[in-house]
Amino acid sequence: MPTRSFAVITQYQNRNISLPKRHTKDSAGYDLASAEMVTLNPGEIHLVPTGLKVYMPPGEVLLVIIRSSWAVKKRCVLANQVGVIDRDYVDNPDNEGHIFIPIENRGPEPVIIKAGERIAQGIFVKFGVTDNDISDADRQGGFGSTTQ
Ligand SMILES: O=c1ccn([C@H]2C[C@H](O)[C@@H](COP(=O)(O)OP(=O)(O)OP(=O)(O)O)O2)c(=O)[nH]1
Ligand SMILES: [Mg+2]
Repeated sequence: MPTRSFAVITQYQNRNISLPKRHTKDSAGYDLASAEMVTLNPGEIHLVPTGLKVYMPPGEVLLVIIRSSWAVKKRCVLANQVGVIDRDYVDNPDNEGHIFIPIENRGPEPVIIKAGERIAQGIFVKFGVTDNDISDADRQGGFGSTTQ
């Protein structure tokens, strides 16, 4: 398994998906683009597909945050404020670990997201666990998959 890397999911091979990049040498965020064209009407939330999955070492999480330009110029926010991409999401049997960006149009005008347009950024962050933590279940999917 790769240590820390993005990959294109099977369903989006041959769709010209670029792997996320940091755009300057000290940028924290790997810019995440939409894999498809999406029209977002005012007030609408859309789960934007990226066509990507991500591998991480144990103890890391990828946090997904809106690009400021999209917040300020397009009045778009993430419906969950910050997306949490768990390490065990990758290659899950439900959707292979496809990363979605739940974007919401908070402005008065429709917003068009073009395929390949960078709307959010992913930041790798280390996290801690409590003493005697015994969580050992495997993840089956995302967006409520662990809800009983
Ligand atoms: O913006 C997001 C947020 C989450 N996810 C995927 C990756 C993450 O590992 C999984 C679960 O996310 P989270 O734990 O935030 O949601 P949940 O409602 O607790 O679902 P689950 O029960 O599947 O953990 O969904 C995304 O693709 N984009
Ligand atoms: Mg969860």
